[in-house]
Amino acid sequence: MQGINVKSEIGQLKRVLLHRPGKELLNLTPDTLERLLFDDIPYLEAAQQEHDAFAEILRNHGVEVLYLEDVMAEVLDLSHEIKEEFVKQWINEAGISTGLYRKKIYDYMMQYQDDSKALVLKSMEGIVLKELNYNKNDSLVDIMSDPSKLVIDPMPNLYFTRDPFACIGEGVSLNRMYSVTRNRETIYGEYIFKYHPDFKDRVEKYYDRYNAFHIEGGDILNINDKVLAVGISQRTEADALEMLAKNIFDNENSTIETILGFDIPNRRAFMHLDTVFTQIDYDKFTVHPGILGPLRVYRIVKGIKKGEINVEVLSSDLETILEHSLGIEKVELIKCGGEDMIAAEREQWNDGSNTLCISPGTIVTYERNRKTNELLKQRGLNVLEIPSAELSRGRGGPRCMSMPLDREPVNY
Ligand SMILES: NC(=[NH2+])NCCC[C@H](N)C(=O)O
Repeated sequence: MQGINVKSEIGQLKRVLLHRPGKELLNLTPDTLERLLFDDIPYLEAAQQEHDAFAEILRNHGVEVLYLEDVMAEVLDLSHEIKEEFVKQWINEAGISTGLYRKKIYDYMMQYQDDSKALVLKSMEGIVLKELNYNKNDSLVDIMSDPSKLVIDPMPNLYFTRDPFACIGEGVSLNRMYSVTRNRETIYGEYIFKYHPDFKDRVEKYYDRYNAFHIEGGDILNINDKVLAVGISQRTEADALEMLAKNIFDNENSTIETILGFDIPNRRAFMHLDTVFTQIDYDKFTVHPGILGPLRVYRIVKGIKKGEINVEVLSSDLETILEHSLGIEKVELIKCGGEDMIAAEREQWNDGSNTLCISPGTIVTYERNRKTNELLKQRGLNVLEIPSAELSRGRGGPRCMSMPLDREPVNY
């Protein structure tokens, strides 16, 4: 089956989208780290090895691994017009406004026109002034510029494929992202859903990157075919969630009846719902103890008329809300770091509660979060650990680094 089919967080993962970290990481410098949302500069070769180990574990567990760069190259291979359209749009979205530079960059990119994958990778890497053919004598700007200035920024966060678009049932939320740097990443999703034969006309679009409010995939959790959980966070605005809810409820093909809005503190450490909360088994979740106090949950359902919603603040505790949503008697929340608050904060910072579930009870985690991994093993989970010294410098874990496209249905 092509298209998208994701109606839980835990059903056997069949197909997933990753991006292997590439040369975009080599264009990170201390001065650009903050703007580009990194906390340190990863050592590229080691990050790639770690990422390859991640992909290998997935393949060994029956998951088909697709890479964003390959899927996008297939789109560009469809026609020369699409390639031209993409390069022009990419230049615009990078903020290049002078005619001279648009032309130079266009010509520079088109040298890769016979190798679509190279073109895609270059678009991810960014461009430094000295790569371009420029003549210092005919431009004041050029004469004043440092040859190693970034003319087009890299997109170093692309290996977090969870965020630019998110699968919801058989549809997708093509996100408008919170930051300028990450918002550029959603161009790949736009082209894939518009042109790629495996997705085009098969996937409902519940949100669009041209909408005004921001929302990111790390905040979107498929609890089951009837319930969706969405974080209201640093990255996802309540307005965006309202719009998404209306679009989902008004769509005949969607089976979702309830959306739970999780209002989590607006902090970089928490960033997305999936940095503090993920489902790992039929009845088990990991949670960062730091959110349990301030968490507020809203229940959103369809209103009486089309385009209307009803919202209610829930007063029960998280376990009860989840038990009710899943229709099961007992839910277990496993705290990242256990009762040790220092371990909890340290391991949450390195994505201890950002687990990717590949089938009920089988999860991928970062090896470095020893305390949380130990607790998960004690609770009977099958924990597959991946090396993470370099990947974790981008502040995202196994869930952030993956976008499931297809999962087996789950039977409770
Ligand atoms: N789903 C996630 N938690 N993704 C983490 C993304 C990390 C990335 N550096 C950012 O700030 O956007």
